[in-house]
Amino acid sequence: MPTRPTASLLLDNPTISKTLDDLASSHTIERIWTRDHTLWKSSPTEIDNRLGWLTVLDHMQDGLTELRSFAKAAREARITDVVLLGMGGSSLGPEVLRCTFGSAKGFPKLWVLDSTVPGWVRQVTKAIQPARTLFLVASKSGGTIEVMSLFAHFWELVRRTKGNRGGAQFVAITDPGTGLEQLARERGFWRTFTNQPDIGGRYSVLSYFGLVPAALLGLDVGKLLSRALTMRESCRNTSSPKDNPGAALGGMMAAMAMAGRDKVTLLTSPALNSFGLWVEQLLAESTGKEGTGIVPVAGEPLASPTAYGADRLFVALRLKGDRNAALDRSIIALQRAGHPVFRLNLADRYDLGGEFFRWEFATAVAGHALGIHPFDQPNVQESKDNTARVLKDVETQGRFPSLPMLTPKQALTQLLEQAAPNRYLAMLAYTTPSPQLDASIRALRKAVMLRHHIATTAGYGPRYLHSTGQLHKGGPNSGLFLEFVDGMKPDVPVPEKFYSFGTLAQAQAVGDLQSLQTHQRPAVRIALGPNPVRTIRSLIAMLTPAKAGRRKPAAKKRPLPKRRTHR
Ligand SMILES: O=P(O)(O)OC[C@H]1O[C@](O)(CO)[C@@H](O)[C@@H]1O
Repeated sequence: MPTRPTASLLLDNPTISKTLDDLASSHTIERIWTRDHTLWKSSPTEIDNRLGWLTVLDHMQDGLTELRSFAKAAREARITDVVLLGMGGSSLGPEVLRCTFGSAKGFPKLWVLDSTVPGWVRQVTKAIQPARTLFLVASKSGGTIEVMSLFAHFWELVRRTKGNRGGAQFVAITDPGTGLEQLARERGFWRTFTNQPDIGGRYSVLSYFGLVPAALLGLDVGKLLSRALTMRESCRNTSSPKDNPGAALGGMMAAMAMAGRDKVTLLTSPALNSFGLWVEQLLAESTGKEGTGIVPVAGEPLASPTAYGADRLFVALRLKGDRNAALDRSIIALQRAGHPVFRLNLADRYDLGGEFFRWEFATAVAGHALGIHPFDQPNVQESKDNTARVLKDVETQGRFPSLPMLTPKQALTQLLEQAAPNRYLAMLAYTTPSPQLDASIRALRKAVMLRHHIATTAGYGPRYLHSTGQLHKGGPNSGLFLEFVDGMKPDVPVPEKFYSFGTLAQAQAVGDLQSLQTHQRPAVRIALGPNPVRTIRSLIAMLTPAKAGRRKPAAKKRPLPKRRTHR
């Protein structure tokens, strides 16, 4: 069943109606489909070679048999695990598919590794059986430092493993003519999926970058594509932007952002929680530039309406049949309190295929309405250059640049003194995820929301550098940045490089901090110490009013029904 937007009164709001009318009079929808680059900028640079996502579905449909037989061959080769090495657009779509669907019975387990933090690299390395693992090296440019470092590590691991099949255990997904394509040839990779080159990373989930991992997970790729095709057809509707699901969402997000509600806050059914990871990159990297942009807020714990400021637009993705009680309660409470909530209903998980296309189209529309170029990422390079400079310093001087040493509490206090309406706090964690750490970060977000009424975001580094990093530096100057960095011990070497994974991750953290500070963005760094969870809990305690001395509430006669938390 196709995904349909819920008819929403929100679209009749005068601010949004006005933007939708403007979109109609500038023929935005028609001009996207005729690939008119002047819709965004007068120069076609990085626009006319970035619109392949409009047609890639057709090519992928033609390639369905090939994808299915590849997945079948992987099963026949008794592959138990697939490790995807990629960043940003090459990893976040697959991560959403992995989290949403998991592996079908009899299909390999998928690991998405998009980190240089040694603890994370070690975790995946230990979890797999190297001789029975397939490595997907995914990179559009074919030269991203994280991906190539991870490749070097796993190549060496396989080489040292008894019974390995060498290059036959590696598969590349890349653009034609890249260094990775050549490497795959030289090292005898099992195969290379050469992607259509006119698709930017964050628009590539419905190309080989998303669909090869989807096939390996055992998803019904044909079904995923058919939902996307249905949505694409709906996004061709030129009668009125209101009746075009992509244009309606894009126009609404842009109109609200221009009216001060620039924090697009995703509320999702539990099974769709990870979708926010992909939306974050799409919205942030596409719109966060020239001092403007939409700030995606994903994975924030649900809170009472008073915790939210007047800078929010809520978009709720509701999956039929999921555990929706908490989500539904929140939607009602937010609407009653006068917050704008736009609802999207998914009939089943395969409707995600449609959502991918809807949000891509919406982002292109929002880019036009905001007057920016949605297909470039002008500020991402800065952090990469800073990282390279820090690495060079480490190589020549043997040490990192010295940074102010504040205690965690001092750093957070200094940062939150600048909390004000319309600001957001971004937590950037260079560490290894764990359920406990995720829970403590969520709790810290909630404490900040309740105490300061500002939006909060959280991302793991270096993953976020290829996602929200562009917006942090190029978007509105409303972020407060809290970097958490772990000790990176024990470290893992990067074969044939002077730097280790730990050095690279540190250099990325330092490099991004410097970029943020160059852009006059308030940014502090906290050493997580030997017990990251405890460090974060100490920050939560600092923000939470002490309970000591309070009288115990009288015992209730009947226990309240258990509430499920959202994320
Ligand atoms: O697929 P690649 O070329 O390795 O790039 C990974 C990511 O890095 C960026 O180019 C910049 O962060 C993203 O747009 C992209 O998705």
